[in-house]
Amino acid sequence: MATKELKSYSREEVAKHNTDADLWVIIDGKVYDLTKFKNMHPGGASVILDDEIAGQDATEAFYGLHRHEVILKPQYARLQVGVVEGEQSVITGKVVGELSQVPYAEPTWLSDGYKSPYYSENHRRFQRAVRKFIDEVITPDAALHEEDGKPPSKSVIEAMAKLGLHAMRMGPGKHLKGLELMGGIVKPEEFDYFHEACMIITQEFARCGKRGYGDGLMSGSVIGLPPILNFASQAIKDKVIPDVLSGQRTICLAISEAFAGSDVAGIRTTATKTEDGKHWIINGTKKWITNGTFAHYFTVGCKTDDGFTVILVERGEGVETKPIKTSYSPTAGTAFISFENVKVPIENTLGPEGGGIFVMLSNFNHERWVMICSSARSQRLVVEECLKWTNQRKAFGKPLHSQAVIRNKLAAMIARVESVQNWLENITYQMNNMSYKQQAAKLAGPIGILKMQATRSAQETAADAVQIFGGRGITKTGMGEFIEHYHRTVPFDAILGGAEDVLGDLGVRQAIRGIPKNSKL
Ligand code: HEM
Repeated sequence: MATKELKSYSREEVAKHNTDADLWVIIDGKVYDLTKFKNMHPGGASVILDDEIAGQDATEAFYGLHRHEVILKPQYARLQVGVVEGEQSVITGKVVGELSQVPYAEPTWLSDGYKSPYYSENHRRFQRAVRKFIDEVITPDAALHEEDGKPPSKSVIEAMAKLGLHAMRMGPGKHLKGLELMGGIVKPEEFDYFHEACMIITQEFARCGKRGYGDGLMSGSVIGLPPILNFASQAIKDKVIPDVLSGQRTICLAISEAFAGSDVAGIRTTATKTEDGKHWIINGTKKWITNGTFAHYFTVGCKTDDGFTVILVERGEGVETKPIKTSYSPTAGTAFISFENVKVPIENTLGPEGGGIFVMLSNFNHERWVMICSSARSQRLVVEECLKWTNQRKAFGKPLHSQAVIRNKLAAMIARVESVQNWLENITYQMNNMSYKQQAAKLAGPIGILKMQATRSAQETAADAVQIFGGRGITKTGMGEFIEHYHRTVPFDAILGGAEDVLGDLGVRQAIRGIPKNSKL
């Protein structure tokens, strides 16, 4: 119902409707008739019948207990019967496609009045288009499927394909040639790492705050497709790449096993050649494979006579996938996979036989960097939630942030997220200006250490946020829903792409190798 069609009431008139049989309240300049609703109200009828609420302005009480989205739901919005004479509603909540005005809710480059050396006008136009698409198309689908556990809707995957989003998530490169990206906003040759994951695509995706869905949204292809792009024969490329980038089929990376995680040398899935040398026969199991339950293609790490080899397997006879229950939604399609005498043409070998480590290593930096981008943006969402909550929630008669201990936690959260984002932007700038070989030599270490730092920060921030939200930080619905979700799913970021200690160690070992021999104290 449009506000202009509604009747105006003075506050005195509203105050007369303060009984069990006739119960009105004012919330943000709007008048609601809660007479019938009070008996269905999840918080009970008595709280609304309270003398300070019935017939009164309940704005402060309402926002201390409900998210703004509640009042926007059609079934509740229709309880509005009028507006308060001469008053305007001022609370907007999240506006689709718009930037948040809450301090630190956006990275500096998107915050009013701040400058950045890294972003062009084209990045800004691109960001606006991506945000609008995500707010309008992805966020509602994310809320639905994080809950029901089904894979992201086909219509969403196809809408992403139309804008070239699946292709752009692979980073800059030849695979973008000839594509219209985001309706033509960016030309394939201009597309850089700032457009891609770091600041725009991945960070905008992370804002929807649904971790399982985020992974369900073909994140398996972000790690499973690069070995095809870089190491497959032309015939395989011609078949698989269009399938995946058009969103018609899904690929995932199948390396980790119950027997071995980071230690790829310890894996037990075997690939042996048939006598005529024309096929591989694959046997073994894989575990924790993102998108595995619904994938059509599997980029599989196998033990072969020459060592470790990566092979493309298509779903078919002998391939079985089963869902694994994890702490996030089944929408991610996390799978246990078994391969039983799966026959695959030898042409499906990706890279040299026995050269699988090189195939895997070639994508590690990009994969970890994408994860840092996502983690940094999710932490920022937590900062925004905490700033809003401490501003609208009263304790001991004052907003929560009037307590120094709360402000101290907020300061630590802000410092952590800004540090991660700033190092990340620096690394992204280096990536844009280094050849692939230079990136491998110079950035594997910093990316490893930054990923360690990002996910440690994330876990500290998640724990602080739960303290700030109290019971609501462990409740799946209501005010703390994002905090509960984040706190429950944050360990994923700390494990995927390499455990924190392993990555930190990798960075330091790379640094130690770089210390000049003549450098002494
Ligand atoms: C249009 C008016 C209102 C609507 C549509 C509404 C709706 C809801 C809903 C859907 C919930 C479930 C929690 C959530 O999902 O956020 C809830 C909880 C609650 N509501 Fe309301 N409510 C309204 C007004 C009020 C008012 C005026 C009060 C006054 C104090 C109130 C007090 C509560 C309380 C105490 C809870 C339980 C909160 C919790 O468990 O954390 N509600 N309400």
